[in-house]
Formats: sequence, structure tokens, C-alpha cells
Amino acid sequence: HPGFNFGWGGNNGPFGGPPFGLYPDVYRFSCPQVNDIVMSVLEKAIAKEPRMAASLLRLHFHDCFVQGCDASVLLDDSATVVSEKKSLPNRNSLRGFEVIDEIKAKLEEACPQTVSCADILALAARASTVLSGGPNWELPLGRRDSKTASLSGSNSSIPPPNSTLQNLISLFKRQGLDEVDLVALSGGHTIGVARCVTFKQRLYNQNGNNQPDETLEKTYYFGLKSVCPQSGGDNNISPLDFGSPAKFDNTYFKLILWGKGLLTSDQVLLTGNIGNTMELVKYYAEDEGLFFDQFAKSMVKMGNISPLSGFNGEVRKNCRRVNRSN
Ligand code: HEM
Ligand SMILES: [Ca+2]
Ligand SMILES: [Ca+2]
Repeated sequence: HPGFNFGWGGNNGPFGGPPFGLYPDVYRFSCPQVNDIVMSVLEKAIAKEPRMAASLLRLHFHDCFVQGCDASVLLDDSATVVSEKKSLPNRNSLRGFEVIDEIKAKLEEACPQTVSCADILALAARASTVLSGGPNWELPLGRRDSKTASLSGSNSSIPPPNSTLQNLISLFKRQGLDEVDLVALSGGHTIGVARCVTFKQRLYNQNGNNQPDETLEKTYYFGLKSVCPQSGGDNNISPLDFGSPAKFDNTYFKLILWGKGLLTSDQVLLTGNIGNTMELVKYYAEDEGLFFDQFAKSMVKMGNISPLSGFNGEVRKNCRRVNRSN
């Protein structure tokens, strides 16, 4: 939108946020250093703990799938808010909130009440991808923050790890995302880990017959059993991509071809037998550049799910709570 840069990202005045939807240059005048600040905090955080990149990427996903990308996921319980942090997909699982707080604090110092928490999540997801060796992309900004959260939405909209391919496709479709987006974005599992409780069913009772998932490669299966016993050990963790858990690459797709996808939702992209997801897994396993290009496009698409703009929402001062109305 050249010519539309009026500094609307300021968000302080009566005109609220950008009236023209999201665009990359929103903070050009109001907070030109926004990306540098995000990058510098994350460089340190990820150097200290590589997994933090994965946790932040996932945070943006879990935000966007519930009420859109509005930072609803960051709100704590309060008199008016029932937090999403307690939902089945989120509790004992989502992490990175302190790092988001740190970025927000630095941004409030540099450009008070300007950069929304929803934009911080989108910027942190991109920075995490880049710092892990993945693609960069031009990121539309100008999202505003919600005054509400949806615990029930979080429970119903985020796909569970034992989803069938049909289920995954329909949950993504509800967000305006297609099968290409589903396969590319699942590639986010090229970094990070999952808890035993999220893949245990595959090891011991996939179809209610007390048998493991047949699509699990045998040596991988035995390895997983040692991390994830039939009873107990629910919080033991295993990499989603054991080939390169801290590197953003296409190893995730290669492992799926070899029957070494960790979650049911990973493996069914190959074996689910609907549409062209199998071909897409093969393409991305063969051609990392193709995966990177599509991942970037699909991240922009996911980041555009129902943003609040204009007069809607607010720019929170503290990402964990809504601003006071008086
Ligand atoms: C396709 C449907 C998806 C399902 C069923 C799914 C499920 C899961 C589950 C069960 C975990 C482990 C959580 C835990 O053990 O506490 C996980 C982790 C993760 N997910 Fe997904 N996910 C999906 C899509 C995505 C997407 C679209 C992204 C981002 C683009 C993503 C990024 C991640 C990352 C990076 C982690 C690791 C987090 C960490 O190590 O802290 N996932 N996912
Ligand atoms: Ca949200
Ligand atoms: Ca990897």
C-alpha cells in the first residue's frame, strides 16, 4: 500500500488502528525498530533454549485458530476473561509467554501503546522461523488485540493430535485454509517436541484393538515406547522431527515418508488417502525450497485470519490483560 502510510499503527488517537486492513509498513513511522527489538530478544532467548523458537511459532497458530489472530491466547483469567490457557490443547503445553512479555516491555519503552500483542505473536513466529534456519517473508501488520478470549473455541477449533485427515482438513477449512496450507503449516513440526500423552494412543491402542498404529515404522516405534510407557510418563517429551529438532528444514517430511511421523496428524498427511496431501508431502520432502516458499505463503494466510482492525479491539499495554476502560 504505497501512499497509505499515515502512521496509523500509532493506535493512540480517535482513529484506532489502520483503516485499510493489514500491511507490512504499519509501524514505519510509529515504531520503525519493532522488528529489530523482536529479533534481538529472540536471538538471546533461542540461543539459550533452541526450543523457544518452536514454542513461539506454535503460540501464533493457537492464537489465530481461536477468534482470529487477536492475542486472545495471551489473556490470563480475570473478572471478564476466561483464559484460553486452560484449554485441552493449551494447558501444560503452551510456552513462551514470558518471552512475549519481555518483547512487549521493550516495545512499550521504545514506542508506548503502539505495537499490538497480536502483531508481536506474528513477528515472533516469523523471527523464530528465520532464526531456526527457515524462510523469511514480508509480514502484514496492524492487528489489534481482543478484549475477550474463548476457552470453548480453543477446545473445539484447534485440531487434536489423533485427528483423522478428514478432521484436519475440515478444521483448517473453517479457518479459510486449504489442504496445501495444512500440509505446509504442519511442516512447523520440523522444530520442537511433543509430550508422550499426545502420541501414546498410537503406541498401544490406535484403533481400540490394543495394537499399535500400523503406519508406525518398527524401529521408531520401539524407540518411542522407551520414552513413552503404557502407563505413566505422560510428560516425557520426544522431538516432532528427531532428525533435526532445532533446525527449520524439510526433514519432517522425509521422516513421514519413512513412517516416522510422531503424531497421528503428521503421519495421516501421507496415509490418509484424501485429496493430494500425499503428493504434497512427497514434493516437500524432495524440494526444501518448495516447502519454504509455501510455508511462508501459508503463514501469511494464517496470520490474516479475522484480524481486528480500525475501531475494533485495542492495543494492550500488558499482553496478559485488557486495558482498563476508565
Ligand atoms: C495440523 C494440525 C496440528 C496438530 C494436530 C498439532 C498438534 C501438536 C501437538 C499435540 C503438539 C505437542 C504439544 C504437547 O505435547 O504439549 C504440537 C507441538 C508443536 N506444534 Fe503443532 N499441531 C498442528 C499444527 C501446527 C501448526 C500449523 C504449527 C505452526 C505453523 C504447529 C507448530 C508446532 C510446534 C512448533 C510445536 C512444538 C512446540 C514446542 O516444542 O514447544 N503445529 N503440535
Ligand atoms: Ca485468537
Ligand atoms: Ca527440522
